[in-house]
Amino acid sequence: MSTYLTMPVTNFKYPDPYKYQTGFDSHHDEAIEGALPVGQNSPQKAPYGLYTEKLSGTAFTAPRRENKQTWVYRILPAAAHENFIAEDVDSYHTSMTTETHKLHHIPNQLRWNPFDLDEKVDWVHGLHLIAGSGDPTLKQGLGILMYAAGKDMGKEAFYSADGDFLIVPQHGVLDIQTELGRIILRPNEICVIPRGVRYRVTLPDGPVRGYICELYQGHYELPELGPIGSNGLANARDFQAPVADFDDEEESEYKLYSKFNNTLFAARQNHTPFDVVAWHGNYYPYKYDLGRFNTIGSISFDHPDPSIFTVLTGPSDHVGTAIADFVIFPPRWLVAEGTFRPPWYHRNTMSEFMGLIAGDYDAKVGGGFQPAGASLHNVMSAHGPDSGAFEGASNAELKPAKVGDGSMAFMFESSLMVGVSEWGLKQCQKVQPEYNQHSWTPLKRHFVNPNKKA
Ligand SMILES: O=C(O)Cc1cc(O)ccc1O
Ligand SMILES: [Fe+2]
Repeated sequence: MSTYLTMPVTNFKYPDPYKYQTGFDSHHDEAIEGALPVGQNSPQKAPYGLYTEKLSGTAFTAPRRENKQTWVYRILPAAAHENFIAEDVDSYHTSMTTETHKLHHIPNQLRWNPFDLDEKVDWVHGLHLIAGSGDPTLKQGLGILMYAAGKDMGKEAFYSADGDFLIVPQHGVLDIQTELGRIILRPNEICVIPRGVRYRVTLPDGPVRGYICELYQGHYELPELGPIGSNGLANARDFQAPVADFDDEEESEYKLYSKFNNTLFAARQNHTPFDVVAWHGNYYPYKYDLGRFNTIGSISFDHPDPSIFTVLTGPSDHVGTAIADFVIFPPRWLVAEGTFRPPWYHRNTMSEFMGLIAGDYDAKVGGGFQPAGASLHNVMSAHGPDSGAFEGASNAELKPAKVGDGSMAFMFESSLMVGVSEWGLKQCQKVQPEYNQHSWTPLKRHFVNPNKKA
């Protein structure tokens, strides 16, 4: 049985008024007194005249270890809505409709200036696909989106049929009313909203901006800990799931949005989607305070692989090779001796999309990687510390040093080659044309050839 978690680690300015239950991949029971059927899921008549409905997040026959479902007991079934109609793309002025075959696959290192806030739109209309790989219709791959919004959603709800949204806020507070309860989400917290879960986003503290990694296949899991042992990195007990919360409204006009194969559809319904009085299961939205991450690092020498910073992983069918790893670079002590402490120069079979929530990233001192910006080092695209970071770290006195105080960089790392959308490459107008020249062209030769006569 889970307990309420009261004390956040990060010192958030905006308070969280909601209650949560804790645990990762737990089986939660959530209801007002007497609303959950006892000893069975589907009684002839559910308590209090509720409808019984099942939300399946995996195939019925998925192995027990992977199986995800939630039973909900609600005032009216989710099916009670009018037909969906595709939204006019012009009025829906995001590029979420960019099809995957229109993605640009380019080997250049890419970096984006900070993305703008956009006060004119709400959550649904403030989503922009920036990069991705695969195809939601085949349930393969991932999509990386930026969001920027300044308006509350009205009497509206949204769900994605395409995948699980991992939301990484960079600016502003999201108040997320989901079918399964309410979540407050602030920068330095992350939230996962599984495929199909309906929700409505309001903005209690002004405009918002952030990043999303949508997993078209499978679900996010905690990484294996291997020799680290039974605790460390993100601990299961620090994940927070909502408690049941419902609106009891007689008649209510709602608009329901569906992101379906990266196209936006809308349908009307004459009742609130937020009418779940009780639920039980292990398929639910959850959030996590990145300040609770128990960071592991080298206490002897050499720079370890950043996989030690994995918060969540979206696995492929091949063990240890992710469709999307969510990796963070939290404030931490560096104590390694005789070591070039920042990341090594690198070419990777995985693609690396990075973002910055706040502060600085130790591999880039030239000022070009800024909060609300991003970078992409695609499959085998060479990258590493910029020239300033190299010079600094090669000559630094190696006393214990705290890096990243007040900062939080992160990476969506994928085994797939990631394509960049039209919006990401052109429309957003944030690509830095001289990223490479600024970062690595200034690197100097230091080679002293021992065989060369003076
Ligand atoms: O490219 C990056 O900055 C991400 C990264 C960080 C690190 O510590 C080691 C390898 C790596 O790719
Ligand atoms: Fe890298």
